[in-house]
Formats: sequence, structure tokens, C-alpha cells
Amino acid sequence: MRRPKTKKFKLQNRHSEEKENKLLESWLDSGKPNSGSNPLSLPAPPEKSPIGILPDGSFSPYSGAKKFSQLPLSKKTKDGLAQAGYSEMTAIQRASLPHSLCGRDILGAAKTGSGKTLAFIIPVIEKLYRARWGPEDGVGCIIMSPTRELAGQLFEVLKSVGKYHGFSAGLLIGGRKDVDTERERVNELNILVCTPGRLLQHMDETPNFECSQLQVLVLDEADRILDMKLRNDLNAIISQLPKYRQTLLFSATQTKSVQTLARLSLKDPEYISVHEESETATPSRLQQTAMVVALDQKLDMLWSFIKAHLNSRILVFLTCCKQVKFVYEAFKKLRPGIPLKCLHGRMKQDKRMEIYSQFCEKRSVLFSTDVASRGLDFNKAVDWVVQVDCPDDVDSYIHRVGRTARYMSGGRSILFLTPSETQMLDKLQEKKIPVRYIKANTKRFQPISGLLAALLVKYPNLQQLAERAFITYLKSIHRKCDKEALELSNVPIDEFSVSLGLPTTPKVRFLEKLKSKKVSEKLTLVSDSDDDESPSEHLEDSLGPPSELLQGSLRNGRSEEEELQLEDGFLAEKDSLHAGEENPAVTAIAAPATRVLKKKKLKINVHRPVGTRVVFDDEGNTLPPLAKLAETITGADSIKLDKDKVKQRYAELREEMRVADKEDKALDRQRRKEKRIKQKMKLKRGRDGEDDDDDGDGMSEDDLSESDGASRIRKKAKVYFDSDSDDGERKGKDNTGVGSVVTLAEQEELALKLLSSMHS
Ligand SMILES: Nc1ncnc2c1ncn2[C@@H]1O[C@H](COP(=O)(O)OP(=O)(O)OP(=O)(O)O)[C@@H](O)[C@H]1O
Repeated sequence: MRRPKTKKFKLQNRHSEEKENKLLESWLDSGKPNSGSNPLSLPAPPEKSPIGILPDGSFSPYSGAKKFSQLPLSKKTKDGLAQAGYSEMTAIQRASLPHSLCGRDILGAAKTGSGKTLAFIIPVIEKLYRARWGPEDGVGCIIMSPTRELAGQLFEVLKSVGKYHGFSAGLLIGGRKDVDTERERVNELNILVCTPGRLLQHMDETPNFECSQLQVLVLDEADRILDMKLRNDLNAIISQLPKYRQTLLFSATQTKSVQTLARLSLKDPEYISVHEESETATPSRLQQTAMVVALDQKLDMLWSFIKAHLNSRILVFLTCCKQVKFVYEAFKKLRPGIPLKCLHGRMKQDKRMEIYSQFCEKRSVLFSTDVASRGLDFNKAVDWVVQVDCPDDVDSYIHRVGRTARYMSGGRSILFLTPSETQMLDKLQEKKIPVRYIKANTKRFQPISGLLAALLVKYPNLQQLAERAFITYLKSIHRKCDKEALELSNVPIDEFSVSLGLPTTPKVRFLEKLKSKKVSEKLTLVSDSDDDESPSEHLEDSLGPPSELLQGSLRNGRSEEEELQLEDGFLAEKDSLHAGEENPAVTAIAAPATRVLKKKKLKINVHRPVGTRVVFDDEGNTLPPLAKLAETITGADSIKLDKDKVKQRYAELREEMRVADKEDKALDRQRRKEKRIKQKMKLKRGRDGEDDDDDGDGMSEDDLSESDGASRIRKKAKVYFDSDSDDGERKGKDNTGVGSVVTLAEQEELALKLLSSMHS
């Protein structure tokens, strides 16, 4: 019943909109303001605006406009913009708004933090306003984002700029439980801000949900939404949208692939890339640095970095959720002196949103996966972006570092690269990304592998996290190696495991399979060719570290290295740059191949010492004795760990364990004694024909453990005072004259122990 009315209404709307668009286009095409009647009383363009040239060669009277107030926008939008504090336009807004307001399809590209959000929010609001869109018209616009946090952020901008308009807008993102409430309301919404998955869920499951009247489709971070991972979702969504619509695509790394864009059926899109001629592809106020850090020193370096920047807001990127979880939990226990937070895709949505807003508000360190790499604004207040693991590609790098130096503010970034990842620097250079090569200040380098090892002994859960982080990281490296034709055998696996504090290198099934596959391939080759070389030589070749490859991938020409002196002094000074002494990065650059071999040898010595007792864990893995573990950490590591500290920590740990063991034994003795006494009492009562309720109040042992401390002491005391004592223990009489098996001092000690166990 509602549809025909809506359609009629829509036709009228379209008619008036087309008229208005014609008017605007005539302005744009003629280069002169239209002096004729204006149905929406759009303001005339500024009289003395410098005339700009549009990509199609025509003049635009608005391209010279610098302020939003100079654009033909509705008063409500202008008020919303003014209220939110936006007056001057940024480059991408200046360049794209004259086109998008005319209803053209846009492919917008501009650096991170340059204001692309307003470049699509304004035309969306204006389009619906001019079409006099109402609740009965249903969904008029869809704004899609690849992540939930970004969708939330876009929704906030839409709310603030569109606050004087009467449109209904909704945020549809996964991880929210109120799908049913969404279902009831989704048809009444005019603007949907969503992630592809949730939108598709509504398209599939919500009765009567349709977008047949859609006017504008916006893809923020378009290249990400169009890439392979979200490909199927997007295709399914597009198939349910009308072809007659305006499409706006924005990203800092815009795709120009015709094949990709063909799926969106764009109509003569305007490609607007405002920074294409710019000297750099990243914001000019962003200071970017990179340093070579061996894989097994990354956590040490990260810890040292955090300790040196306790007054900064730091965003740390790691490859996977498991790494984020482990590093967050481990660092939290080590207490660096700054609040720590973590964000990854496996967290509950409410928690994710909470962390996101907390990080916007407070100085802290946020460990995150790439879920925070795109679009997030974090209140423009991130001081440092630290990439502990090399990003997958240059585009990912651009988006990650783009979380700082946004709009007018400055920012810094640092990228840790292992010796085999240094080719990334060349790729960045090719794409006009100025990264300075620096070194760490060795004086501020604080190794933590020993502390992590101690933590893992103390907290078994943390050990599990470490193992998972270890395996997942290797998997991610394996995937990368596949892509970039690198050898996984270059990765110092044992050293990496030790650096996470793991007592033994966990078994990695896929690695073992890979190794056996390689060995069998080699053996087949040997048997095929009538070669004189022994198979064992081949075997060694295939398993040994191909050090040449590692060396070959290193950058030479160290004279080109630049160093950055920062006031915090974390980064190295020039002298130490060339000294190559204690700096782990220097060691890694100078002789990576020999170092790996040396460490391999050491490792073998540590794990298979002749004549040493081999200890096995529950799963049959060999465990080095604790002393040997210390050797592994202190002796094998070329980064000169603080041996004394490690030893001292182990001594402390041993002492703690000794005390705990003593207490356990004492408790166990007492329990056994107690049991014997109870048994005797039972026997005695049985003999006397009494009820066998030994406490007299009907409480079981379990009840006893649940009851409050005072009654526990009373009950225990009762047992001792009432019992006979013929078990060979020292006998005594208390002043009540009742027979007792323990002395007063023992009773006091027992009571104290019970109290302390109760508190712990
Ligand atoms: N015209 C403007 N005047 C003042 N501040 C602005 C203006 N436009 C945008 N900003 C501010 O600039 C910051 C970055 O804007 P926005 O998030 O839109 O950047 P972006 O280009 O979309 O970045 P990314 O590529 O990372 O998604 C925001 O804090 C926003 O409030």
C-alpha cells in the first residue's frame, strides 16, 4: 500500500533534484553563476572566487571556494558544519565537493587524515535533503566501511554534521546482539552506516528489507572493501542495489583497476587525486623512521621503546591477534609505567568500542592488529605509530602510519624490520614514502627475554599464549615467504622462541611437514640424477640456513643511513651508528649470516648437552633444566643480556619455589595428620555407638573450605583439641587439661597458615 505513494513521491523528488542538478551543472560548466531562479535558494558562488579548471577542462566557480559557507549547501548542513568546528575546506573537499554535489560518481584519493570523510558525508546529506527524503522513502544512502570501529566513527561524524536535518540514520555492524531490534527498524532508516557483513545479513534475513530506492552508495576505504577478502560480500550486496545511483569511492590508496571498478557500474567517474603531484605519499608532518631489529630482539626493542616514551600515546601494530594478546598480557605483568590496552578482531564488540574510545581519551599504549590500521582518527592525538612486524604491503604501511599526523597535527612512526625484510625500504622509497634509517640508542636498550622466561614459569596461561603467538607468527611469515619467494629457513626459529620466554621451541607441525617435504624432494632428485654426492650432503643443504640469501637481502651502502636525534634519546647518535659495537641492530647488519650459524650451534649445545639429564614435559617435549634455560638466555644471546639480572631473577625464583614447596609439604603433612585423627575418632565413636558426624554440626570438608575463616580455625582447633594423640607426635596438655596433639606454638602457626591460605 505504501509503495505506490512512495514511488510517486520519489518521481517528484527526482524531478526536482534533476532540475537542481542541472542548475548546479550549468554553474559548473559555464563558469558563471546562474542568475536565474534557484528552487532551493542556493547561495550564489563568491563574486571574486578564483576560477578553477575542472578535470574535463571546464571552469568551476566553486573550485576556488575555500570555505564551506561559499558552497551551495543547505543552511542546515552549514549550521551543522559550523557547530562541529569545520569552516575551511581541505584540498580533497575543495576538489571533490563541486562534483559530488552535482551527483557525479567520484573516485577520491587523498593522503591519510586529509578530511575524506566530510568529502562524502556532505554530498550524502545534501542529496537526500534536496530529494526531500522522508521516513517512508526507506534507505536512501549506504555508507560502507571495512571495520566496525571505522563505521562507528563515520556514524559520529554523520550525526554531528547532519544534526539539524531530520533524517534517520543507523549503525549496522557485526558483533551486536540486538539484531532483532535492528530488523524492526532497518526499513525506516534513511542512511545506513555499516560493514559489508552486517548489511548482507540484513539483506538475507530481514523480511521486507530493500534498498531499491537507494540514491548514494559510499565505500570508505574503497580499495579494502573491493579487495579479495570482501569480494563475495560486496558482489552479493551490489547485486541487490539499483544501478541508477550515485557512487562515491574514497581511500588514501585508491584502486584504479578497471576490472575491480567494473563491478560497481560507475558512470563516467571523476578521478580526483589531490596529492598525486605531491612529493610524498604520506602526510608531510609525519616523521617516518625504520630500524633493523633481529626477530629475537623485537620484544626487547619494543619494551625499550615504550620505556623511553612513557609520556606518549603509542599505537603498536602486530601481525595477529595471538601476538597482540601475548605481548599485551606479558607487558602488563612487567608494568612499564604507562597504561596498556589491546584491540583485535576476537574481542567482543562492546569491549572493542570501549578500548577505542579510552585510547582516544587517555595517554596509553594500544597493541593492535590491522583492525585499527584504516580510517581511525583517535582524536588526532597519536604521537607514535610503532610497526613491530613488517606490514604486508606498502598500502598497509601508508594506512598504519596514517593513524598519526592527521589534519594539521604532526606525528612520528617507526618500523622494525628484520634483516631479511629490508627490501621494504626500497619499496617505500619507490612509492614516495620518505623513511629515515635509524639505530637504537644502546644505552636505553633493555632486554626482557629473561624476565619473560620467568613470567612464563610463573603463569602457565601466559606460556600457552606465547606458544600460540609463536606458531601464528611463523605461519604468517610462511605465507609472506610464499608470496615473496623467500625461505622460511632464514627465520631464527629457536632464538625467536627463547625471546618470547619459552623454555623449549614449540613443535610447529606445518614446519615439520615442510621440512620432510623438502627432504623427500631432495632425495628424489638425488636418486634421479646419477650424482656422486652423498644424500646426506643434500640433506644438510636443504635443512641448513641459506645464509647467502639472508646476506643477499641486506641493504648495503650504510653511508646512506640516516639517524634521527630525538629529544628522548632513544634513537642512536651518529657515533654509535658506525661503531657497530653493542647495538643489536648493528650486529644484525654487520654479520647476520655468521651470527645465525653461531647461534644455531650454541642452541644445539644448550638443548643436547652431553651427559646432562634430559627432562621431559607432559607431552614428551624435552625441557632444559632451569639453570640451562638461564644459559640459553644469557649465553646464547649475542645482545649481551644483563647476566647478573637474569641470574638474580632465577635465584629469586628458585627461592620462591623452595619456600612454596616447603609450605606445601607442611600443609600436606597436616592434612594427612588431620585425616588420621578423624579416622581414629570415627573408629572410637563407632565403638561407643555414636553418630559418625565427627564435627557435630553436619558440615562436610567442602563446607568447611567454603565457610568463613574464623569458623575454619575453630573447627580445625576443635579437631585437634578433642582428639586423642597416639600417632607418635609430641604430646602435651593445655591449661584446660584436655589432651592435645599439638603444642600452643604449633596451634598458633597452624591458625596463621590457615588465615594466610584463606586470604590468598
Ligand atoms: N575542513 C576541516 N576542517 C577542520 N578539520 C577537518 C576538516 N576536515 C577534516 N577535518 C579533521 O581532520 C581529521 C581527519 O579527517 P578524516 O578522518 O576525514 O581523514 P581521512 O582522509 O578520511 O583519513 P583516512 O585516510 O585515515 O581515513 C579529523 O579529525 C577531522 O575532524
